[in-house]
Amino acid sequence: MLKQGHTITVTSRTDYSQLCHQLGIPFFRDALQFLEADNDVILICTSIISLSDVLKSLPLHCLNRRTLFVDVLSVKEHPRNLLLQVLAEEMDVLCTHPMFGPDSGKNGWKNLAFMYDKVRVRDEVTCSSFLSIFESEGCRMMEMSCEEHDKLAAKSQFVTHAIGRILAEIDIESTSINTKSFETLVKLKENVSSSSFDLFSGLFIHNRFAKQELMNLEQGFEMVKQKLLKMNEDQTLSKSNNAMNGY
Ligand SMILES: O=C(O)C(=O)C[C@]1(C(=O)O)C=C[C@@H](O)C=C1
Repeated sequence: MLKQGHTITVTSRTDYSQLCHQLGIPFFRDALQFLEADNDVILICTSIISLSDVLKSLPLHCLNRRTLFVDVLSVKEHPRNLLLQVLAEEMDVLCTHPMFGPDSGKNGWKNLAFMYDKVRVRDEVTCSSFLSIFESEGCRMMEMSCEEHDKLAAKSQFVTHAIGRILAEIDIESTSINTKSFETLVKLKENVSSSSFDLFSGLFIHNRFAKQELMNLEQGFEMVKQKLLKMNEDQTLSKSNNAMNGY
């Protein structure tokens, strides 16, 4: 954002004044001072499960100009509902989900998906100027509703994290005879384990479609298990029949 020439101001519960100083960005310990800094856009970067508390802690009623609020959480209906609930009617709301993070986006954002939903946008100029930050980096811009995002993300991101967490529970480790597919699983386990449990629990708790996917996973596991056990039983049975018939 800085490289593209945008002016940034920051606030956080954690003291990032040193880092911001190095980047030449003003850092406000005090959220009120931050809100009074005449921002066009306020980009909220919190964990899913802390969003509600963070929003409650901000003196939002002190804002005296139209501002575009943007969130980047991995679930979308939850921040949409909260933002519409806590923000004054004149504030604009853009819900987004960059479908990448520090790991998958470390070599640039080209062709990586960027989902967004213009939930309540009247200042189109500010909104498109914000979206162009990602567009100009080559992101695949995907406009869809928050509901559609949550349905798709439950079937993709949540399932991915759940399988990664299961693999971590059974402690899979790289071996000297890895197949390519197994290497993919080891990488998945490592990626997922390096992300926070807050993210994983947020993907589940605040996406109403995730519960069904958890049940599907359980059902899928049970079906595979039953097929294998049945094959095993059939084999044992045919061996003992053969033995009885003298083969
Ligand atoms: O690439 C990373 O570093 C990530 O953690 C990516 C990841 C994920 O794969 O779940 C994490 C959070 C974002 O919402 C999107 C993607």
